[in-house]
Amino acid sequence: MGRRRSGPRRPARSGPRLLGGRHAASARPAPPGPAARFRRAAARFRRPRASAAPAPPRPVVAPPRGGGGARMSGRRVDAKVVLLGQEGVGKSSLVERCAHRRFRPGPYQNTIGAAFVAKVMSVGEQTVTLGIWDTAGSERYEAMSRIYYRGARAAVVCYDLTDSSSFQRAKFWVNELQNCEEGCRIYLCGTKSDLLEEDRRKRGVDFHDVQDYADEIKAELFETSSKTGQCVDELFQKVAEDYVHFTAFQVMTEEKGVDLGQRSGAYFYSCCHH
Ligand SMILES: Nc1nc2c(ncn2[C@@H]2O[C@H](COP(=O)(O)OP(=O)(O)OP(=O)(O)O)[C@@H](O)[C@H]2O)c(=O)[nH]1
Repeated sequence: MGRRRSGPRRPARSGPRLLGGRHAASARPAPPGPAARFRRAAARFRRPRASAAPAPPRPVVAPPRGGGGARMSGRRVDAKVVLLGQEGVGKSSLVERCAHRRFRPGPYQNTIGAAFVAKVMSVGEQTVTLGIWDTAGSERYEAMSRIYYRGARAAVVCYDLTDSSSFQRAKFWVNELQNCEEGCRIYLCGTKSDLLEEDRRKRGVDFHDVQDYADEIKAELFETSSKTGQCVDELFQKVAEDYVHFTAFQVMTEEKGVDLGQRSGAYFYSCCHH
């Protein structure tokens, strides 16, 4: 679409403009010579300049650069949180429940790229804004999801409690985070717990197996339902609290002059680093 000019329009001319004054005769343009005619013709076949070309479609949201203290969607974000997991496990529903306190049972729609929500949380006297990135679970977008977990302070790795294959996929994301994003705290989240309330036999992932795994990787474990809201607030509250507590602890130890290089758990320190 062409750009509209702002400001008042000139009145339409009623007839040919008459040049007046002393130089009227000399101001009339001379008929174009062969060189000018060639330039004019060539201009018609010139490619449009880059700036004149139509802008490419925008991604759903621009990937963030930093993990915390960055501005995203016009809001200052303290901690970047990323949701990862197989498609259909309920990541978007979790964000919807957390941010808007609702559940949309309608037809399932894949996330394309990623979606962003800023959630303001209270931790004691403090306010923390979590910048939550909901990634696409489809393996097609795997490379893109990697962009979104960069610099994250926390990752909520989701699996569907009724689907054991989704837990294998969750393990894949945990490995990725452990290898590439040392400073990211991991929260395992078994989703759709309401389906187990309906029928216990639907459970496809054993709670104790996951608990052992969570202990092994030093992760927190939650079983949530976006449909009923079970444990969703608790999950994000824990993310915010950990962010505040570990950041505060780091500030305290830095003030005391502790050599961070001597700590045994690199995971812990980089997690708190701004
Ligand atoms: N019963 C029940 N269904 C859920 C729950 N959470 C999500 N669902 C359903 O599971 C389907 C997938 O949910 P989404 O939130 O779109 O899943 P997703 O992980 O974001 O999927 P991708 O965007 O493809 O990665 C939808 O039909 C949801 O209604 C839940 O807690 N309980």
